[in-house]
Amino acid sequence: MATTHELSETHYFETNPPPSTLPEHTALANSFIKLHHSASRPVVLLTSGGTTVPLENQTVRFIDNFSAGTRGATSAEYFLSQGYAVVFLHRQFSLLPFSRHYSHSTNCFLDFLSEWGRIGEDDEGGKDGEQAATPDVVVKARYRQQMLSVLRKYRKAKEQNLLLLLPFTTVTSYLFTLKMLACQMQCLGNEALFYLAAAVSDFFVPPSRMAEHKIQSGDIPSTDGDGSTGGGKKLVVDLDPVPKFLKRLVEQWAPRAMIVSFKLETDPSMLLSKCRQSLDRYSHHLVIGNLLSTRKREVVFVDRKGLEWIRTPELRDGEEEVEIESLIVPAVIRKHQELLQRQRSGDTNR
Ligand SMILES: CC(C)(COP(=O)(O)O)[C@@H](O)C(=O)NCCC(=O)N[C@@H](CSSC[C@H](N)C(=O)O)C(=O)O
Repeated sequence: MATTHELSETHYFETNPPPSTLPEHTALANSFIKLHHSASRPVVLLTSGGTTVPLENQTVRFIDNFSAGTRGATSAEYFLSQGYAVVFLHRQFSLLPFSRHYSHSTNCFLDFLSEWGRIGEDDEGGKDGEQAATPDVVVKARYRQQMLSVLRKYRKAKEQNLLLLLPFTTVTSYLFTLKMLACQMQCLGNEALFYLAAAVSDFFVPPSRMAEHKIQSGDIPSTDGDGSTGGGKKLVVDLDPVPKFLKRLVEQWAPRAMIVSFKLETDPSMLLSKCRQSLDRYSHHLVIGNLLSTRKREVVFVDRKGLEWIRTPELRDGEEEVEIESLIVPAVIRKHQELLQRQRSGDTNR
């Protein structure tokens, strides 16, 4: 007998249309996962960015979840550097591994380039004694080492097909694709790792209540629900809860994988209890808690053994900022390797 939760979860997938990208993404994921399974390479499904909740079918307005994609894009680079293949399920147009270093808003790419004319005009120019036949574009000398390092890692990931980029936009496209990927990854058994950093909507507008066209500001339905059009400028949005998919992920979609979820809070007094509540509710392996205001400096690991804070070191003058993901990812990988070791020695506990 299906529980209410399963009905709502099953009902959700039956009543919401799958994304048009699903067939293509399924084929891409299938060959990517087969490639790395045959190479006995661990694969991490890394989700990143915020999901949207459209208010109209022909979407003009939507509710978005906060996430720039920094956590996901940065973590992906560190998983790649540790030998994992990465399925990067990300919000379309959010930050991506490698290119995140030169995004439109920070480190504008063009600031790193100079136009090389005659020698001596620009100390960033080419070799001494040469003169450009025509002005050329060169990377300014002071940026070359850093960019070269990023370029080499980017090229290695591409040439060895270690990074699969799959975009989503809405919460529905995210959930359909997550479910597909989890089922595809079952062949990997416990070599699969789920690192759920995406900011997933908790509420959505069911198709039965979704407007087809742009909601007009003049004819917002009146709040007394009699269907007449009110003259007011209010917009009353009636949302349903998104099914708690994590339980289905743990119990059915990916029963042998290691599953790590992130918990985002803004109130420090709630963080630890919410992390423990999530762990108790879903019985997965690890919850990484973080506060919106300090997410780049500290996170807390909460698992069955207890809790452990991970913090970036205090900066001294002139020191480079430490990316907290350079501490998070190795710690998650250590836990994944410990779990694999335990399972190889016959311990079936999560
Ligand atoms: C989004 C950030 C804070 C990263 O920020 P950027 O670097 O700017 O991208 C990430 O670290 C994070 O907490 N991600 C998880 C946020 C989230 O929505 N977590 C859910 C749990 S997973 S969503 C699953 C669903 N709600 C359920 O309970 O089944 C929550 O807190 O509730």
